[in-house]
Amino acid sequence: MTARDGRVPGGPPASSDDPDPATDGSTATTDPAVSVAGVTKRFGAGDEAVTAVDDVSFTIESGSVVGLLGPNGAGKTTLIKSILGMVVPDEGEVHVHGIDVRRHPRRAYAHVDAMLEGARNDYWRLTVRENLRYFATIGGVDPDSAEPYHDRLLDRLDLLDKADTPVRKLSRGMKQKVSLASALAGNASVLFLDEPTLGLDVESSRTLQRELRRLAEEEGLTVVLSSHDMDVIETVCDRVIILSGGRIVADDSVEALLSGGSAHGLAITSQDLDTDLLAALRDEFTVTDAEVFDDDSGGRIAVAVDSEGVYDLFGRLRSAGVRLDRIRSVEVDLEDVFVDLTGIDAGEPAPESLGDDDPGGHGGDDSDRKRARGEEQPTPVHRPDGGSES
Ligand SMILES: Nc1ncnc2c1ncn2[C@@H]1O[C@H](COP(=O)(O)OP(=O)(O)OP(=O)(O)O)[C@@H](O)[C@H]1O
Repeated sequence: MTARDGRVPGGPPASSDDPDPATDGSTATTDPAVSVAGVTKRFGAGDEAVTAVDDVSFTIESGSVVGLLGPNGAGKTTLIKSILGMVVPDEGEVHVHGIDVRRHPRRAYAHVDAMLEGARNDYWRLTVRENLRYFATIGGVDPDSAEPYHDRLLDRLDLLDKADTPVRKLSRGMKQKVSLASALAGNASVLFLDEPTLGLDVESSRTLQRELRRLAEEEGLTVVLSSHDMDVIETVCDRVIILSGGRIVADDSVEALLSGGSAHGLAITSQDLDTDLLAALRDEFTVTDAEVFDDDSGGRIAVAVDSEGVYDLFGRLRSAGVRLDRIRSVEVDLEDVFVDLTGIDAGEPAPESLGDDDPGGHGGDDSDRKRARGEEQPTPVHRPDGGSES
C-alpha cells in the first residue's frame, strides 16, 4: 500500500504554517489519522440550548473507511464541522495525524479535504481539468506535476472524456463525481464526505463506492463518510460509528455490528396477525418489515430483537392468542441494527438527549426510545456558508 502523504509524487510539499520541530508535517507517523477526544458542542443558551455533540471520542486509523451514521439531528454534521474547524467545539480536542487542529490549523488541514452536503463548490464555468488544477493548487500541490495523477483519477471515475468540458454542461451525477475528484485533487490523506452518493444513478454510485474502497485499500486514504444510505455504508465502510442525541451509541466494525450485535432478526407468519395487532407490535418492538395478507389469511412480521426481547415478543404474541404458523430467523442488515440502537429509522429525526438517567447514551429501553419519538424535535439545523461558528 502506498501511503498518501498529502503530496503528489514529484510535486512540491504541502505548505506549512509553523515549523514546529515536534511535528514535521509528514503523515508517516504511528498517530491515528484522526483523533477526537471529548468533543462537546452546544448551541444556544438556557431553555433553548441544544447539545449537538456530547462528549464524543474516537480515533480513526489511516487507510480505514468509517461511516458516521445517525438519525436527522443526531449531530453528524456538527461533529464533522467540529473536526474540520468550521465549528469551534466548547470542549475537547481534535488531532489530524497527531497535529492539534487548534494549535496548528493550516498544517493539520493540509492533509484534509471534504465534500459536505453532497456537493462541493466546483467552478461551473471552468472545465473539469481546470477545477482539479485549481483545487490542487489550493491544496498546496503543483498542478503540472499532478496532471498524470489527475488523469488517472478522472479515468477511474469515468470522467476522462469530459476532462475538457465545462462543469456546467455535465449531468448532476457527473458534477458530483467531479466534486469527489476535486476533493482528491490535492492528494489529501483524510477525506470527509457527507452524503456523497445522494442523487447519483446506480452506476455512478457504484463507481464512486468502488473508487473510495480502492483509494483506501491501495493508497491508504482515510475516509469518514456520513450517509443515510445503509447499503453504501455496508459496502464501503470498515467500521461504523452511530450517533444518537449527540452521543455515540455504537462504534464497531460492520461485521461485528451485523453478527455480534444485540439484534436478532425473527420472521413470523401467523393466520392471527391483523392490522390492529401489527400496529400494537410496531409500538412495542422494532418491526423491520410487516405485511397483512389481502385475503384475510393473517400476515407476517419481521422483528429485530435482542435476547431479552425474544422472550417479550413471544410472551406478547401468546397473550394476544396468536398461533405461530412459521418462525424463522432472518439476517439483520445495518438498517435493522441502526433501528435497534437508535429506535428510529435512518431518515427520521433523532430524539433529544434523554438526560442524565441514561448513562449509556443508548436512549433508554425500547419503550423509552419509542416515547421519545413523539417528543418535540430540536431546532432545525442552521447550515452556515462557511467560517467558524461558535
Ligand atoms: N448553528 C446551529 N445553531 C443552533 N442549533 C444547531 C446549529 N447546528 C446544528 N444545530 C442543532 O444541533 C443538533 C445536531 O444537528 P446536526 O445538523 O449536527 O445533525 P445531523 O446528524 O447532521 O442531522 P442531519 O442528518 O439532518 O443533517 C440539532 O438539534 C440541530 O438543530
